[in-house]
Formats: sequence, structure tokens, C-alpha cells
Amino acid sequence: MKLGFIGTGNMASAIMGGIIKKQIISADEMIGADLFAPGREKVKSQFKIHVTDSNKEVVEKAEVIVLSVKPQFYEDVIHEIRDDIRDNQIVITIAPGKTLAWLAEQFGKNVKIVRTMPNTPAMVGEGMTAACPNEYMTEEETAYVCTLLESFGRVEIVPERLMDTVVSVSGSSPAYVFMMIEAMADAAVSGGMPRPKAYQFAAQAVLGSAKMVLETGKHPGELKDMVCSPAGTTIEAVRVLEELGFRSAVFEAMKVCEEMSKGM
Ligand SMILES: NC(=O)C1=CN([C@@H]2O[C@H](COP(=O)(O)OP(=O)(O)OC[C@H]3O[C@@H](n4cnc5c(N)ncnc54)[C@H](O)[C@@H]3O)[C@@H](O)[C@H]2O)C=CC1
Ligand SMILES: O=C(O)[C@@H]1CCC=N1
Repeated sequence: MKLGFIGTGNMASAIMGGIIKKQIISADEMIGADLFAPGREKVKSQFKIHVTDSNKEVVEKAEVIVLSVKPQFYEDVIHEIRDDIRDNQIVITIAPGKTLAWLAEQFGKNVKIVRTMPNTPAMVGEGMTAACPNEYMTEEETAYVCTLLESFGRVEIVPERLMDTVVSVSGSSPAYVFMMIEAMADAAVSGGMPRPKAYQFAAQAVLGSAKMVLETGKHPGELKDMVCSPAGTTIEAVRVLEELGFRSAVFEAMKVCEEMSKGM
């Protein structure tokens, strides 16, 4: 097996989906363990990967192991598997707040670790993942892990001090964007648009706007100004958003998210 998952929930499924879609690793070369039988069965039927109820089986069989349980279960899972981890295996972590120093202490031996923070758009190949390899990873191994991560989106190696910021700007941010799409669609429904169309219009507008930021290299403020015709409709919407504290709400929510990550 090339890739194993301990925990087959939302984020693991998003990664599996992205990797299988790009055919970087076949489903037959992946194994996932989960305590929760319906969770295992779901990824088995959805992706046709191997599943087990034994975390140790994943460690025994996989070359690269993704720890995809909630942060509060990291300690127990690491203690369960640490004696079985071999020198040539690579552990990928995806939990907020779990630093390389903390992970090294839990393993209590020299283990190759890449601390990452992915996000669920991985599911459609549009993930944004930050990665920090530890000192035992060779350049070649880091390049291999980046190839895996790139199969479901963009990847950046970042200094570890930025990882809590990454949680708020890309790990958690899809949730804020989905809330915005939902709110935009609600308003469109109130204007008379059928709901399925409202989601399509709102989501495509968000997708196109994000692409403009990434592809034109223009400042988001300039792109916003390009939409605001003098005495037009948009500037009135912008005025109300400013009045209701839109930017400040996003800013403050992200600072709370970042702080929460530090405490995990
Ligand atoms: N959901 C997201 O958007 C993102 C999640 N993450 C991180 O990914 C990790 C997983 O999060 P989600 O997938 O959202 O959670 P989830 O709750 O959907 O999945 C976690 C899975 O782990 C299983 N599990 C719990 N204890 C276990 C154990 N001892 N052995 C084996 N399996 C066990 C659970 O049954 C569950 O299926 C967390 O550390 C989270 O912070 C990171 C980035 C984004
Ligand atoms: O909500 C959480 O804690 C996880 C980490 C980033 C996204 N989801």
C-alpha cells in the first residue's frame, strides 16, 4: 500500500477523492482505518479503497500514513502506533495546533513527519495545503509528499510559525465562503430566483472572482472597483456591507480561529 489513513472522515475523504481523481495513486494502493464502521464502509463504497478497523494494520501496510483523526485523538493514536512506525515511513499530520515539537515528543523517536494543513476543496482538486517537513525528511521525500498533496490542489511549504494563520485563511475558510454563498443564494431566492439556480449563480460568481485574484495578479481592491460603476448598484451594496461590518466580521472571526488553532 502506498497511502494509509488513520481516520476516514471528512478531510480524509476529500484527500482520497482528489488523489484518486488525478490517478496519482490507485484506490487499490490505499488503506483507511476508522473506529466507526459506517465511516469505513462509506469510503470503501465511495472510493473502493481497502478498509480496516485496525490502525496498526495501516501502519504495517502503508508507506505514507495520514493521521486524519481530530486533534484531541492524536495523542492516543500516536501512542498506539509509535512502536510500529518504521524508519522509512512518512507520517503526514493534518491537525491544527499539533506542532512538530509536540509530535516528536509523542512519538519519542526519530520519525519522518510532514505537518500539513489542507482544506476540503481537495475533494474537487482545488485544495490549498501548507506543509512543514521535519528535519528527518530528505528533499526527495518532501518532493514526493508535495507531489501527493499537489494532486488535489496547490501546495506551499511554509515556516511552521505560520501554520495557525494557515488554519484560519485556508483550512477553515471554506466554511466562511459556504456561509457567504448560502447567504447570497437566500437573497437571490428572496428576489424570486429558484434555489438551485441561486446556488449556481452565487457559487460561479465566487469561483470566477477567486480566479480573477489568482490569475490577473491585480489587487482585490482594484478588482472590486472595476465592478462598482459610478452611482451604480454595486457601490450601494458595498456601502451597506461596510456599514454592517463585513470586513471586520471576517477579520475578527479569522483571529479567533487562529487563536483557537494555537490552543489545540
Ligand atoms: N474538515 C476539514 O475541513 C479539515 C479538517 N482538518 C483536520 O482533519 C482531521 C480530521 O477532521 P475531520 O475529517 O473533519 O473529522 P471527522 O470527524 O470527519 O473524521 C475523523 C474520523 O476519525 C475517526 N476516529 C476517531 N478516533 C479514531 C481512532 N482512535 N482511530 C481511528 N479512527 C478514529 C472518527 O470515527 C472519524 O471518522 C482533524 O485533525 C481536523 O482538524 C484539517 C483541515 C480541514
Ligand atoms: O474546524 C477544524 O478544527 C478543522 C481545522 C481546519 C478546518 N477544520
